[in-house]
Amino acid sequence: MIEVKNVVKIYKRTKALDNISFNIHEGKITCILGTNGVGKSTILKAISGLVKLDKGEILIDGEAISNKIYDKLAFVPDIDIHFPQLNIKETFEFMSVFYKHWNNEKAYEMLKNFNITDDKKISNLSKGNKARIKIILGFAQESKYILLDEPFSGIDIFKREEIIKMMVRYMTDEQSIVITTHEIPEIEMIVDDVIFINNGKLVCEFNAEEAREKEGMSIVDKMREVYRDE
Ligand SMILES: Nc1ncnc2c1ncn2[C@@H]1O[C@H](COP(=O)(O)OP(=O)(O)OP(=O)(O)O)[C@@H](O)[C@H]1O
Repeated sequence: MIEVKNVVKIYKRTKALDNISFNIHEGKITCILGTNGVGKSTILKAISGLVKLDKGEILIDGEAISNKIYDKLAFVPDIDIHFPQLNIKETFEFMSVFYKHWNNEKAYEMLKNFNITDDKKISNLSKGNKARIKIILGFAQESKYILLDEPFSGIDIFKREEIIKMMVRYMTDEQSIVITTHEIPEIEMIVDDVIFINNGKLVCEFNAEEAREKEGMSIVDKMREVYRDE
């Protein structure tokens, strides 16, 4: 489990996270949602240990973030992946040196499923193919927690659906996926837990299936209801 406890993050004058607390459960797909600039990326960076907290703590399976637990986390940021001059084969080779649990077989299997060859240079890939490669880089690290920041940003509906299918296919029971996205209808059917944030604060958390069955509400319906009052 990931425990986010009373976390505050201030960038110069902006309070990006304002005393926020929630838990991410094992074996679940958790979606962190909110409008632009409410702190979604900052939360993922905080969980990955990439930003220093001003207050509060984050525990990964009961332990504070340290070099020891980095292997448990794979963070896929919303920016272009590194080393644009490398081709895919070289990128995978780099990853295998850098990440101790890197699964090259899985990386190539996913690449084959995406119908991409490993000789393509990263800088020459289309947005959709870059997004596909980023998903492979996240999943082939074999981390327990996979954090995906806006993985569908700027890509077409077909590639979004394909990536979602691939995520479900390659996620194991022991893994958890935490995802931020604005493409809610596409992920509606795969998400377990939903966390809404606004101005760095938690405004609502719920189970997507329960909301559907008990309240007859989709995630988008809930979002409209919650944010209308904010
Ligand atoms: N490095 C930074 N320096 C200063 N302010 C920052 C920095 N990173 C983020 N912020 C500010 O912190 C707030 C939260 O940003 P964050 O990127 O976490 O939001 P977000 O919900 O992911 O937004 P979006 O959906 O637009 O990607 C915003 O007001 C943003 O401008």
